[in-house]
Amino acid sequence: MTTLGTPLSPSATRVMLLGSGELGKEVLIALQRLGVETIAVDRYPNAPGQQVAHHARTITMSDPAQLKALIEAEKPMLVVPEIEAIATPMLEELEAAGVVRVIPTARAARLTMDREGIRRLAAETLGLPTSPYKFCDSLDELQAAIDGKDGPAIGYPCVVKPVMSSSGKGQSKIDGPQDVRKAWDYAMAGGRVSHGRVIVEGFIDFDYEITLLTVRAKGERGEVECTFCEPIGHRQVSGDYVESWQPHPMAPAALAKAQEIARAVTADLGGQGLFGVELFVKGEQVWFSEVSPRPHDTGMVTMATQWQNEFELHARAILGLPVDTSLKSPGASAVIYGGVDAQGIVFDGVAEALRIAGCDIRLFGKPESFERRRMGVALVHAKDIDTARHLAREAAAAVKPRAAS
Ligand SMILES: Nc1ncnc2c1ncn2[C@@H]1O[C@H](COP(=O)(O)OP(=O)(O)OP(=O)(O)O)[C@@H](O)[C@H]1O
Ligand SMILES: NCC(=O)N[C@@H]1O[C@H](COP(=O)([O-])[O-])[C@@H](O)[C@H]1O
Ligand SMILES: [Mg+2]
Repeated sequence: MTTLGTPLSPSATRVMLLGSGELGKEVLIALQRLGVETIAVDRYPNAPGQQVAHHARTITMSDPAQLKALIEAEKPMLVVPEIEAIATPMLEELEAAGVVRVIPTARAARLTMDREGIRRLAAETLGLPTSPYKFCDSLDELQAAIDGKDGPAIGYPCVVKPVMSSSGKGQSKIDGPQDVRKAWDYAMAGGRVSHGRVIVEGFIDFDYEITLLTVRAKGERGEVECTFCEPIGHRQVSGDYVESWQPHPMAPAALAKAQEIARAVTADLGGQGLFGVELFVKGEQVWFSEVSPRPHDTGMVTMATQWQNEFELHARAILGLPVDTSLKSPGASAVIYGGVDAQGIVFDGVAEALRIAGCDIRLFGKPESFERRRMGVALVHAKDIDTARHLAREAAAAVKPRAAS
């Protein structure tokens, strides 16, 4: 039985988010609605989630000593990782010592924080289909992996990514020998945590890609059950999501394989919570790409499409509450980028966007804008995904960020 307390009182149920960007902000709002006392942690002050939480803390989350000191001082009941730049071995230590429970588990947080952990688990331990891959620590090793000097060749085209990165940071496609050095240099400059290691993956020529939101939550008899949301289709540019829609139509055989893969990987990671399982699909073939053991950026569309969005599902699942993953309406999301490098920017055109039928807007409140930083998202529900995608793109384009004068 889950008992929830009163925030800011001795009975409070205290939850700490490690990372408080746009995704954490919505998890925090969902937790606030259940009367949970929240602590929002991030690497910079006034991060989106810090603006809606009871408490805001700013530390370097990749520094084990700082992380330990904060968790020991705050004593949260749950620690919820939100970003790929956390000293997860320290979380494992604290969990093993019984200091705190990590969502979904400290091991899952560690394995998914680093592309090597999750890829080896999926491909080598669980035997799931993935792109061919190799890990490299130098430009020479990268070239050797592509050429097959030491095992099967990855070949061209291929994709290079820092082992610790997300949202496409440091990621690039290599089409031929002329791109190899550039891709290596870009990866070295682009990871979330500096780390001289990359993964090189063979390029999968998929028909489409999906995120399968998978929830592990307690059922009526107290055992953890696995439930799926409708597949989310998305389009990525330079490794970063620009639009998503739900439900993405799939051949029944492909959907069954996708669910089987998602069930296997989330069962191994264990614990309770929502996972974003990323899959590539070609005909009836399905490849596992990666998994976030937390809400997924492409899943922001669920704020327009589901009775319980992915953030509410995560909040409920981690607290041991029941979940409902059913769809309310087809819909789509489209990203609003900063467009400018400036602090404290302003947004014109919000009214125009909101005049579009079925449209809603989220502005994340990030204190600083960069040209390609995600600053907001347009959400649309409509009678079908084509209409929703069209209107979401229109709404996102109507919102015009600019430097404050
Ligand atoms: N091996 C591959 N073959 C084809 N496309 C790929 C491959 N790897 C990545 N991509 C493309 O790049 C996108 C981003 O890759 P990936 O999810 O690994 O990066 P990421 O930085 O973890 O992004 P995010 O944090 O947004 O999930 C994928 O969604 C896909 O569109
Ligand atoms: N694909 C992962 C993802 O979307 N993560 C989301 O982006 C934030 C960082 O944004 P920032 O880089 O603009 O600070 C993270 O805190 C998380 O909410
Ligand atoms: Mg991804």
